[in-house]
Amino acid sequence: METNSDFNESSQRFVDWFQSLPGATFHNDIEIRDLRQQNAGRGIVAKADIPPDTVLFTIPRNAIICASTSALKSQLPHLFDLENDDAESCDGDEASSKSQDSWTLLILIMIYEFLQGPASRWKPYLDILPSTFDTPMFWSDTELSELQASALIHRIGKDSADQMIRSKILPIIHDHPHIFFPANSPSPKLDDTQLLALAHRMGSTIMAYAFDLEPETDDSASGLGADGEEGDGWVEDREGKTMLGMVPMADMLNADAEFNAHIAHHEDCLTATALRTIHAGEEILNYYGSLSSAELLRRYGYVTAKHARYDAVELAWELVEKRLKERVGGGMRREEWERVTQLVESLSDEDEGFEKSFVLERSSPDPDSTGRLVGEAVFDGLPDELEKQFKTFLKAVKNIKPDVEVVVRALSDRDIRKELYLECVRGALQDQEGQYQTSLEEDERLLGERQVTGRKRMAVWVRRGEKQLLREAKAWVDRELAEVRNRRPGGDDGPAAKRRRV
Ligand SMILES: C[S@@+](CC[C@H](N)C(=O)[O-])C[C@H]1O[C@@H](n2cnc3c(N)ncnc32)[C@H](O)[C@@H]1O
Repeated sequence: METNSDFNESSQRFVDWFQSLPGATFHNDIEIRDLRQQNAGRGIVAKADIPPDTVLFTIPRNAIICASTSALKSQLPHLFDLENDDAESCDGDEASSKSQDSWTLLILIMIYEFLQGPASRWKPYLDILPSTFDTPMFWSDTELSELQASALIHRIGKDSADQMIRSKILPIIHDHPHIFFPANSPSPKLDDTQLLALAHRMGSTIMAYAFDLEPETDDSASGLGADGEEGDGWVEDREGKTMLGMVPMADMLNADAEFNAHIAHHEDCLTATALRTIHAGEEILNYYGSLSSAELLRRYGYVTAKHARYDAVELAWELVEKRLKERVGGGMRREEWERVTQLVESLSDEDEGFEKSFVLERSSPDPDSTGRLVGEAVFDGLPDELEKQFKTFLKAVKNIKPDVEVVVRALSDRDIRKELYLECVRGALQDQEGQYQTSLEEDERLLGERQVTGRKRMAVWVRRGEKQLLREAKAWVDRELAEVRNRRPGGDDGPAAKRRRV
């Protein structure tokens, strides 16, 4: 770890450089602080009370590192070929190319600027960007195993990132050594292993620091978070169509689900504005969006208590199917079940298709206009598509074997079907929870132990949040089951129905 004085000196060099940029502003009552004790790197903190709507800092657009500001564009214009592409540049012009996308171009630009050393006009900024990350892309197998059954493990995307770097980044550098390693280059020529590591470093920096330079939509976070909603690794960003840029100072803000600042995009600059009074000593926080703990960890390498309200968990369809098969009993042969599966796949909605898993999450009100969290996040229902797929599955069973009683009854009566559906989902939720090696209670105990720290703590936090959500979903299913059993005339098999007769 850098010494405190080195760390603070590089922060100061960065602030001095930033303030020297024409058009840049940096409010007197804020400062960059060393928040490494809280595992939060650098952050920006208020030195005095700051009233709402105060402009905290201004970043001129030409200070952004992107396709239209880096010298790489004039060196390799064909890479930034404008034809047949609708990506936008930092100031709204068209840019980019067929073979590259906004991710790969920005990775190439960042590698190029980094290798220029002092010749890059962004040197003081590049010096404070991270060289190591806590995102799961960099975790060992042992560390990853702490995520247990979390679906996050399948969304890390290390292999696809490697493949993208080998096919789109390394060949460009190999073809143009005089550009990436000019004669007067301060950097020794790097071999493929070193270049791969450098490209990973830049890819991960972009994932956690870059801004989407498209005009904002109402529900967008403050622009940071260069990744599609349902991202997988950092290879694709909405099919590479948006223009990404590294925005010095805007990316020195840390973030949380409850925040107090907003980055606005204007024609010639970006500004950070206070959303409410920010008191002296308070950290200035941006917003990365309503991300679950797992997504926050995947993209940014940290978790916070406030983001847990947005936690999500995947329920595997095969677990629901397994419970239904148990209810049908031994009346159907294996080949008949295989035909059911084929039929379900063909019957499933053409647009939505057959889903292998369903995401469960709470309903949560949006933060208010001052960045405060309002109201509670509550689990209030299963995805409609899950029930739809269940019904499609029942129809397929009936089609292959018309006389399976439990299925015939379920298809002829809505409440009987609902009850069967809820019972199967309840069992599946239990099985899903059983796929994690530790219990919710053990995880809670682990989180209470001070020696559980760093990556392990974040993994335990993610898996605990998923189990908690599975429990809330189960409690909701129990309530629904009681209701449906109460409603059924002569319903005699549920605890609620029994209670009613007493
Ligand atoms: C855009 S940067 C913010 C500046 C960063 N702290 C730095 O020192 O360069 C995003 C990174 O900051 C860290 N970060 C942001 N918000 C945080 C928070 N609330 N708690 C801990 N770390 C945070 C994470 O490492 C994240 O990947």
